[in-house]
Amino acid sequence: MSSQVKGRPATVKDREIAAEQRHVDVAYARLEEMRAEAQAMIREGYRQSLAGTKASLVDRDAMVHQAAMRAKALDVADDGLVFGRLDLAAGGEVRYVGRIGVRTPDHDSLVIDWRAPAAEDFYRATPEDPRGVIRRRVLHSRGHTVVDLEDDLLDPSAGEDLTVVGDGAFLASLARTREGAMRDIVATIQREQDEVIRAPADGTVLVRGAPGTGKTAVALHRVAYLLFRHRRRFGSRGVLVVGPNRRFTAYIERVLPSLGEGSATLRSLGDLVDGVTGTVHDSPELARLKGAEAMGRILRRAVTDHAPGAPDELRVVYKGVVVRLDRARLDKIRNEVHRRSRGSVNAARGRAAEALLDALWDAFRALGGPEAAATAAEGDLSVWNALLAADGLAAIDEPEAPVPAGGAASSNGGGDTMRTQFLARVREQRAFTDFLVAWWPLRRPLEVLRALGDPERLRRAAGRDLDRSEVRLLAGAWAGALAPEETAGDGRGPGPVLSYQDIALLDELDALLGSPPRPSRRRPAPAEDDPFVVDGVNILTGEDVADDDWTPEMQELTTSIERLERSRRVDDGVVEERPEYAHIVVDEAQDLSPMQWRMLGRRGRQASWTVVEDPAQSAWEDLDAARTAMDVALGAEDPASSSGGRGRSRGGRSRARRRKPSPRRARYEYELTTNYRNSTEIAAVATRVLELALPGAHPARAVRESGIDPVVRVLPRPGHPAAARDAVEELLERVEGTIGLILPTGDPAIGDLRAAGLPERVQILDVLEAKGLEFDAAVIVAPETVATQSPRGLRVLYVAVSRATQHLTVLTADPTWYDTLTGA
Ligand SMILES: Nc1ncnc2c1ncn2[C@@H]1O[C@H](COP(=O)(O)OP(=O)(O)OP(=O)(O)O)[C@@H](O)[C@H]1O
Repeated sequence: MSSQVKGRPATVKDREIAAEQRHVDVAYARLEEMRAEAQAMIREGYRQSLAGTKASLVDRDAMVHQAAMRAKALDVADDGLVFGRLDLAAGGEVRYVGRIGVRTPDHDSLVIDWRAPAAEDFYRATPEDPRGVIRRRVLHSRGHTVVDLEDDLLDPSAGEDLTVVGDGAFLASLARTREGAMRDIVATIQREQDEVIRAPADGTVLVRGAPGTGKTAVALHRVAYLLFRHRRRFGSRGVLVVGPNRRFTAYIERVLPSLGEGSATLRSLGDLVDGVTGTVHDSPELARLKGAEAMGRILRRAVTDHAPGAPDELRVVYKGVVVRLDRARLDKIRNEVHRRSRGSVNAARGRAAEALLDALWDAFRALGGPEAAATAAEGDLSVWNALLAADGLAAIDEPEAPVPAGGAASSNGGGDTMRTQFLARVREQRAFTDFLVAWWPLRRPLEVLRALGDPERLRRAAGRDLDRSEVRLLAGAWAGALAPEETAGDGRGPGPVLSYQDIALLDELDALLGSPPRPSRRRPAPAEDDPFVVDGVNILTGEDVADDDWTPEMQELTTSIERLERSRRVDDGVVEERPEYAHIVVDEAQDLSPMQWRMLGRRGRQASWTVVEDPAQSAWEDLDAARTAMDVALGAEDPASSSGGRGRSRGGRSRARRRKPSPRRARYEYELTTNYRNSTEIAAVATRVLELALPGAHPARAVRESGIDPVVRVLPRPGHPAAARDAVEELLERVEGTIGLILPTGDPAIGDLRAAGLPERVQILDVLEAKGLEFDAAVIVAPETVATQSPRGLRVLYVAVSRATQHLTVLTADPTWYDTLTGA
């Protein structure tokens, strides 16, 4: 190395950097070789396929897949391959830590993967507990070039020979400009964070922490860790990461790929159900109603209620005898079928048909049917048929059906035979099959929810679970938002407006309704003699048994969403099951309603979980009910008894239930305590709001002083769009990165400001959309409105004021808020 760096004498640090650069160069050279090897393997896989045997194709697929994955991981590691070095006391051992493991051809380690056990000390060693580490060094690189170093001397007594350099680059890195998307923190994970990332893979890991403590970052790094350490288990059944909304999932979507993990599924709460998307927030009152556990009971009643448009009477004619079932009898039959059927509502249609037939036979007999039939058979059938035709019923007095084998020799002197004939005839009648289709329609979730827009129907389903005003509010919301889509010329319409809470309800309905009885994979030939085939559809199974180009006369499914559902379920002949995952990460879990927990629970019946939350940021009113639903979703047999590992007991256990929880149900709880996002100046404002929102709550410790004081501006009157714009313009001059302009929910200025042509790095948000996001600068408009617009308004405001890393401007028309926020 030259003793000069760009014309100045080389410093100790320069020399250290140059030494590290030599090791990094060796690692990169080896990385190049490994890439070449992976590419060669891909080529070899394709070459083998030319051999053409079946076995070689399978081998090729496996080989190409492996090699392609490897090549991808190697590409990801290209940027910042090596970021750490440990100097250990034992034998002067040196370990380099990086994005992936790199070994020489002789298997000597050049770089240890950050997720490997041997890298743990890099994150865990502290001066109090050095774990055999003398010096920890963080390497900062740009591309392949090391540009800076930062050392921690953890064991000064053993480190006399080691050079120590550094100037707080970690803290400086926290002040970096935000470019809009979250980045990985792999080089600077802190000890308390590492404990969460490497927590046991079974059971539930519950992480709490104030805004900015790295909960989201940690949860994502944990996914990368789990996929690395338990690839077979989590890779095959998959990992689901759930965040509050699409803006948030877009914000975090680059972190896992940057860690070389593209296989996890990332979804917002509005995107968990195939074919529908929730995009709007309900008012707090509506969200409370839709999200409450009681909604599970209400929906169950709704799917078992008399279907909309279902006929009130069933009439069939057999041998001139008119047999009727009235509404009261029909309701009884329906309730009985629901009571007895374990499976889903749609699948029970077959049982409903049999119950109707039994009831018709009973009614026929009660009418003295068998004798009357005998008389009628001798009468003038043409008169009967004229009457039937006038009633819209088909003439049915056709020649007798052949008696099934053994039927004639029945022990009750022909009663069974008569019954068999009766059932066979009635089953065939159009009047019966049409009735069945209308009375027990195969229903779709959206259609059921839409029907609850009828207050009378909702009232019936609600029982005592909702009062009158609640019924009015809910029915009004669904009647307005879920009105049948206006279909444009192409048959597509704008679709219903669904809220985040609606999605959980649709999933609940999907579980209740279930698929129609599973159709066979191969379509049977059109079954003309099948009495349950009407217009090319088997009305019991919903299976299309006609030609491909057949179109139904009566279409139950009217929206594109429902058509999509139908195609998923029926037309393909394959019933796609709801996906289940091996691990589920729930971010911002404090905001999940009981119904949303039920939705997640259905996706993780065998899963282990990482749940990340800050109760102080919760907009949800009834946290206890949400906790209970969470415990059920996480698979706790008895919510009160699940604890484990270093987890705390959750109290209230009865003696009989005190038993060792299974590993799947063990719970490990962690608290993160350092705020890496906010400057100390901004954190002070957030703490003042926290004191109002949740007196006595502990704020996290902010670590970075910026010297930039937050600005609180009192406006002469509530009109604010111009003032908001001015504040943003000022900040555009001062910061290079992202700016969040955060307004009260439903503020009419949101639309105007979005149309105002502000640069892309300015995001204009409703306060509920700001959850989990981060900006270099934030402008909060009308805290007085945010604080009062919902029962948990102060907590929502706490979320808003804790978004910025550098600059915070608050605009208020209420001078008392100036005092509150500035502590004046
Ligand atoms: N160890 C770390 N090194 C560097 N940056 C970090 C570290 N931990 C967290 N950060 C950064 O701090 C910021 C806040 O992290 P994150 O969004 O994960 O916090 P959070 O606890 O989820 O916040 P919120 O509760 O507001 O959603 C992010 O920019 C993240 O990259």
